[in-house]
Amino acid sequence: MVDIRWFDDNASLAPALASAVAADLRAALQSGAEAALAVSGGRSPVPVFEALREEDLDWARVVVTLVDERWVPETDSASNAALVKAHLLQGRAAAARFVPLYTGDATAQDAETKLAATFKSLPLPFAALILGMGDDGHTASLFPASPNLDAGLALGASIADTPPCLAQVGAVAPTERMSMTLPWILHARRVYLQFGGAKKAEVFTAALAEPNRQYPVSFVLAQTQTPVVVFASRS
Ligand SMILES: O=C(O)[C@H](O)[C@@H](O)[C@H](O)[C@H](O)COP(=O)(O)O
Repeated sequence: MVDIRWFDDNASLAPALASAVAADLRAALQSGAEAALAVSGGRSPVPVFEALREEDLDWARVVVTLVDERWVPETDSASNAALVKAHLLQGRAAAARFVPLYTGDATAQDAETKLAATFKSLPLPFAALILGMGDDGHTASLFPASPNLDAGLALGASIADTPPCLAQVGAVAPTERMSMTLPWILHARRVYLQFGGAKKAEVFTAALAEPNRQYPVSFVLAQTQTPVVVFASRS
């Protein structure tokens, strides 16, 4: 079941999404020693990060990681780790523990096994996980044209038998990417999908209609295992 919440613009959407994620983190911290949060990169999350970091919660017990990463060091302007450190892990939220995806290995593929071990040490399931969406219906770094999209979307195997992160290589994006796989994206108490703009609203409507490899985000919307809350604006 997908809960869809429309907002006039990203400026009004961002604090509402930040508040919802903070409530999930507080709830997880009430029942566990730590809470895990996974976030996406891109432009849309920045105001959400800047609102979330002001939330009064026990950030020292929060572990933040990424849903996907461009395979570049943090010194590169494309780095999602750098984006999260610049906009989320500031102020109160600076106390959180950050788990990057970029390992320094030559290729994302070389890092898959290492990340599998890293992810198994996270306080799972994720208290919350924030996805974005591209105009092409990609989410995380699961792109329609990715040569190993099927591996990234494959459900059915147990979470223990599914790699948490797979390299998304080939001409799918300007930079080689590492992406969480769908089973691990859904290994969360709640998944949030955030997007804005008329084009994305149109793609979202098509993706909501049926699961379709043309729109990888459709597989997040079609599943019934994990609650999905959509924070959307048409502008
Ligand atoms: O690394 C990334 O870029 C993101 O994880 C990616 O999946 C993003 O969520 C969408 O491309 C939307 O990006 P915008 O918010 O910039 O439109």
